[in-house]
Amino acid sequence: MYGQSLVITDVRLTPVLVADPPLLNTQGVHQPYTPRLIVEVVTAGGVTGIGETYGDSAYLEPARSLAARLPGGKVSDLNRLFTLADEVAVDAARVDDAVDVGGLRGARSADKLRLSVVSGFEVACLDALGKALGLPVHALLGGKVRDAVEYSAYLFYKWAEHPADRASEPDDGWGAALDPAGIVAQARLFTERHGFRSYKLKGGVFPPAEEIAAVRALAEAFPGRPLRLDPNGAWSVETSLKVAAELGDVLEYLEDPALGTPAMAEVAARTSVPLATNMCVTTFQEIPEAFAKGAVQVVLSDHHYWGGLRRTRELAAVCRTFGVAVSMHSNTHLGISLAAMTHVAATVPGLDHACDTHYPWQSEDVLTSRPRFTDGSITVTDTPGLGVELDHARLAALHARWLDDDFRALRERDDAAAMRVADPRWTTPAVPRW
Ligand SMILES: O=C([O-])C(=O)C[C@H](O)[C@@H](O)C(=O)[O-]
Ligand SMILES: [Mg+2]
Repeated sequence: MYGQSLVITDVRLTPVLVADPPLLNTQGVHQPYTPRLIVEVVTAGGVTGIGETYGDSAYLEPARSLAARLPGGKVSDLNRLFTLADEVAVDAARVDDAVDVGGLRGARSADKLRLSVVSGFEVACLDALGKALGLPVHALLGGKVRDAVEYSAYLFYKWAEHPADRASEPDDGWGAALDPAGIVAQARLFTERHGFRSYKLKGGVFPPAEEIAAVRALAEAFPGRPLRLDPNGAWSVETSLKVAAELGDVLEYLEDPALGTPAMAEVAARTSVPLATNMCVTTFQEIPEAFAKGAVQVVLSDHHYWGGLRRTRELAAVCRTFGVAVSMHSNTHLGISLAAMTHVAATVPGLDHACDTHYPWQSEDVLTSRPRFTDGSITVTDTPGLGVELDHARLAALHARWLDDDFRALRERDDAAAMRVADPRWTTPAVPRW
């Protein structure tokens, strides 16, 4: 039998809590620490591959079942991995809500939860396989078509610090950003520190007139640079159209201005500003209606919830077929996922928009060395596997935080609950908010 050294002998799952700044969105504010799950897959040949995905309990439970099923198969048997994932039971209560993290990750279903879990395992298997064969992950996906992947600066309204009565890391070094001048100052910091050349503002936080003023201020400060605004579906169709009319001359695209495919289709029919989404098209099942209605011009893939790197390439092929562009969405993530995003993005032809990443907001990581942005881009490595290395001491420290009972409440990301610490009357706003 071929490839005995590729047989999986052990799978280790390590949930961690990672420091996160007080970034505002339409649901509330980021917690001081956010959960992530680190996956290690060990082979008979002594190679360990690493992956990363969401770490809330809803993901941890199926991840544990999947991990128990893997030993005995090979890291090259990725189709087996997906078959096993299909067998993993998902507690119906976990998907009852219909939406995830207040809706920021789109529809929620048992299948999507399984895909979000299996993606972390798929990346770990590809990392192990690449290391065993001496090939970079992009080569396992057919090879890179570019040598660097461009990312955009992900601007957030934010407080200078988390509420005083919460445990959090000391000063995140970014300061507050609560008005147009604060957003421009933040964008300048992003450019100074990482060389980013395009900017996305997370909106849906303040009334649209204030966010329009912030984007105008960015356009004046960075003439000609690609700009995006993403209120996570907080606006009505009419508000979306007003914003599109006011900012149409400077926007590269408007991201999820209104919630759901019918509303997005209505906006798209009445503006020439391209619409992007990581909310109304987050599964293959949602594609036919959205594409038939012309609701979106750019799909922002997230390899976590689309089911990994190979599924991301399948999504890109479907988008190409229908003349819809593809780029990448991001949630809070660590360097393992940044490496995975970079490998897959490097292999997708026609990926013309800079990808989203939260990574510059993360002061902590589980890697021995932090990936660096040059001119806003990450160079695509040819080192075998993902080309990044786990720092076991850092992993243990962030896991110890997860184990600490004082931090138990933070094991589930809940931006509305985090906001209630500062404003006890806060409830998740009804949509459309404006
Ligand atoms: O729509 C998006 O781009 C996101 O949902 C990305 C993140 O979840 C972001 O909104 C956040 O973390 O607050
Ligand atoms: Mg978005």
